[in-house]
Amino acid sequence: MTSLVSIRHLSFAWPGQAPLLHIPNFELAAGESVFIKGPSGSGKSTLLGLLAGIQSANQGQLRLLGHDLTSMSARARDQFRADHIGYIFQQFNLLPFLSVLENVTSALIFSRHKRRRLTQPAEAEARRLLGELQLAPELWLQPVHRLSIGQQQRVAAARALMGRPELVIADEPTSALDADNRTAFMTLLFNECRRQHSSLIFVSHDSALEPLFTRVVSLSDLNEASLC
Ligand SMILES: Nc1ncnc2c1ncn2[C@@H]1O[C@H](COP(=O)(O)OP(=O)(O)OP(=O)(O)O)[C@@H](O)[C@H]1O
Repeated sequence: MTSLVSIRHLSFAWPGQAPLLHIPNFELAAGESVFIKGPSGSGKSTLLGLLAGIQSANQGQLRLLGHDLTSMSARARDQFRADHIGYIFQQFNLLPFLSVLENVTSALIFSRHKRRRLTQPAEAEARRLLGELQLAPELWLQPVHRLSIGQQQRVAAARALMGRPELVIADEPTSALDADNRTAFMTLLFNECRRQHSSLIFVSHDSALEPLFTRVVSLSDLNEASLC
């Protein structure tokens, strides 16, 4: 199976802070769905940021889909992320005054690669994903700041899935949903990832979700920074 993530002796510290992550060795295969858990502040979001190339490691090697992110410039990492990753941020990072549809199609602006992977016009694909994620059609032309947090979470998921990225990264995407909506959201996210052949890396404190994933990883088992 193709390697999705390959990490060797990866170290990271935020400027002026003690080492946060030192991961000697970590491998994920393409097609896996991975649940990453760990205490608050242990570095889960930071690890996702490194995997997406938002931050860069201080030392070591991080290969994603066969590309070495640690040897890329910040600009090359931004392009790589735009082309190959769909990211559901903890705070969504939606554009508040743009409509729901504009936010979802914005995933394509910086990526010819994602535009080419569409099998129908961008707006039709955005409508399909929003429908799959059960967001009411009367909301689709509304500016996102008028939506509830749970509705915004689904917009963020639809944006992340646009253009069939090889990897979807989700940082606590169900934290604002009630139990019924959470189950529906997870079912739809898994169905879409399967349909699109997207691997999924998912951070959450909600241990009830663990059985859905092909692999559960505890960050403290990977990370030797606290031992340094
Ligand atoms: N942009 C940043 N600049 C400086 N320090 C940061 C930044 N982001 C996170 N940190 C620090 O890195 C540490 C790990 O934070 P991170 O958000 O990665 O943890 P987490 O495990 O995802 O936490 P949570 O479960 O609460 O979301 C914290 O001490 C935090 O203060």
